[in-house]
Amino acid sequence: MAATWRTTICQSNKAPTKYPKLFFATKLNRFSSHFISTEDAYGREDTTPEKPKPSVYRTRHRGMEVIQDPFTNRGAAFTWDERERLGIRGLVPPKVQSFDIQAERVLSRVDALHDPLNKYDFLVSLLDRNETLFYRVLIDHFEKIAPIIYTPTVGLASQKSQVIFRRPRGMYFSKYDRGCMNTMVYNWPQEQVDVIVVTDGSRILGLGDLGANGIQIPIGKLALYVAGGGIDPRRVLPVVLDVGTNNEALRKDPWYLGIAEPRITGDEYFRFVDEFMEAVYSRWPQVMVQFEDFANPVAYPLLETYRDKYLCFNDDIQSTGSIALASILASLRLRGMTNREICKERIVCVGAGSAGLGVCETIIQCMEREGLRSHQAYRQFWLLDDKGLLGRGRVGLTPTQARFVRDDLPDGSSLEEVVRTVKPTILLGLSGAGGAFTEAAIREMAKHVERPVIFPLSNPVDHAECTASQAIEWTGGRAIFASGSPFDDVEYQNKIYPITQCNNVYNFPGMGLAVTACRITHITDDMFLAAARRISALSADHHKQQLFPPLSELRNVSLQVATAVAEVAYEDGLATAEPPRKMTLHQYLLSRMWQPQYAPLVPF
Ligand SMILES: NC(=O)c1ccc[n+]([C@@H]2O[C@H](COP(=O)([O-])OP(=O)(O)OC[C@H]3O[C@@H](n4cnc5c(N)ncnc54)[C@H](O)[C@@H]3O)[C@@H](O)[C@H]2O)c1
Ligand SMILES: O=C(O)C[C@H](O)C(=O)O
Ligand SMILES: [Mg+2]
Repeated sequence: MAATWRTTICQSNKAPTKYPKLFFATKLNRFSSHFISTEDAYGREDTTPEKPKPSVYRTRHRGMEVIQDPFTNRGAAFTWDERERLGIRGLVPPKVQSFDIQAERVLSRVDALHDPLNKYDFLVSLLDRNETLFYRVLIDHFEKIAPIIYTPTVGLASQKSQVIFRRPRGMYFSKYDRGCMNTMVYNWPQEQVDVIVVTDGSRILGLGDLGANGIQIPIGKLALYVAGGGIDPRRVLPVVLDVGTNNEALRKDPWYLGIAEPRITGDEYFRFVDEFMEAVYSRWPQVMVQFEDFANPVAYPLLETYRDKYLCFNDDIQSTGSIALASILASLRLRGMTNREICKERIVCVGAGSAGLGVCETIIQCMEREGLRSHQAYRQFWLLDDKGLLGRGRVGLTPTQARFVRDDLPDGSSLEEVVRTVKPTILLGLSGAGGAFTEAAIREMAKHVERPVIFPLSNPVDHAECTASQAIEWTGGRAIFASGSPFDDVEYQNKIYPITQCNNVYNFPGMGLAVTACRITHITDDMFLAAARRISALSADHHKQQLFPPLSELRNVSLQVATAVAEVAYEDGLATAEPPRKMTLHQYLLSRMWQPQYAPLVPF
């Protein structure tokens, strides 16, 4: 009887069929636990994604250690064999729960919580306990879970980081660590790191300087690298550079966990970042670093300093440029126009910081490839900052901003004045200033164009330049709309308007997949352009009224982005690992995507 019971339980633990493309190709390393497959690190065997070979996860842990490690823990889902093999019999409840039931239970807990911050707290503590289950739920319920662990709730979590802190995740490099970073990096327990997302907390979403609390952003971004791009969760590292904060309220808060001093600046700051970059690349020469939410005065200089020296990019400048361009190209299709007609667009951009400039420069690169001369392309743009239009006579502009200065309208002209004169076809918002797209400006825009393209891209929700329903209503339902943060679909005059989210999350996970799988050595603007074109083409068949597929399809979008990026890399000689002979590039990238599955645990 006991034997039958046990057999039944074991059978109920057979591998779920939902993730048939399981493939783990991690090289052996000296860590206590790792996946083993019969392929080498690049899968150069007769393995196709459709016919996965069973993999196991080998661990040196025994007993309680297995339960305490979020990579080996399965809660109540350990099979009987695993309980025997790893000495955990009796340490977990007697019922062997299925992965499906576990996921269902997590989801019901999320639904039962009403406060977004409590949902965030619950999910991050799940991540701390059981990474596989966390990612399973995130991937299967992307549209529900992503807004909790990513934008917009991650903004709230960053503001309240000192309140919800439970246990550290990632690494902190503070101004008091100067001189020690090259040894500190060895405190990180994983021998291999593929992706680092680093912030200095100086411009978190549209929320300003949040100092060391900014660590939540790299944590959220990396969760999406794993869920969207299939990056191995053991190979990601969130980092905050704590150079102080100019946020006085935080400095006075006794619970604040960062350095409660003003930020270091100038040469001192750049030397600090330099030491960090040298330290991470000395330990992980192949790691990709994503700069995230650095304030404008340092974002461009850091990118210019490191883009040719290290494998890195700035998410707010480059990925945002790519996804905004993708949105514009997709909007051309919705308006029955060709990609070439991007050259005719008249673009007003509210916000002339890292993201605004990154977006406009990316669109200019596309216009140039479509035939415009550089100076002609710049003439298609009108940029505004907190002082109004960037016009002749303005002082204190950065070199990139200076290229956009206009002389057809006075410096400091308001949005309404600019819209009235320019009659823009596209209105972009990257200002972090909630409500900056006034009703007057949008109604004026709608007078002159049939399908006004309105993209309030600032995050989180309260910082969007207008809401989805405002844009739809003020244009009489004619707007082509996309927002940085998620908005619900809008009902207007008995019609449902599906809302597209234009967020760099559509871009960076795929970039990470291409870089790690193909061992790309250098990230170029052409890769971001190729990604934009690929994303813009995705929607044509299935999502006619949306600019591109919803976030629930992020894994597929990321695969497409990775393919486009890798194609450019191979063409330009910037990729050093090739797919095995029997696989297409697409199959290879798919095979390299980590899947949330409980591979059988086997002791070393
Ligand atoms: N959707 C996305 O994927 C995405 C990506 C990156 C950034 N963003 C958002 O873009 C916003 C800006 O980011 P950033 O890195 O460029 O910040 P930034 O600080 O570098 O630049 C902000 C710019 O907005 C201007 N500004 C501020 N208030 C304004 C106002 N009332 N009217 C007009 N201009 C104003 C500033 O002068 C500056 O030029 C943030 O809210 C961020 O969340 C969205
Ligand atoms: O984090 C996001 O949601 C997008 C972007 O990187 C931002 O800074 O707003
Ligand atoms: Mg950002």
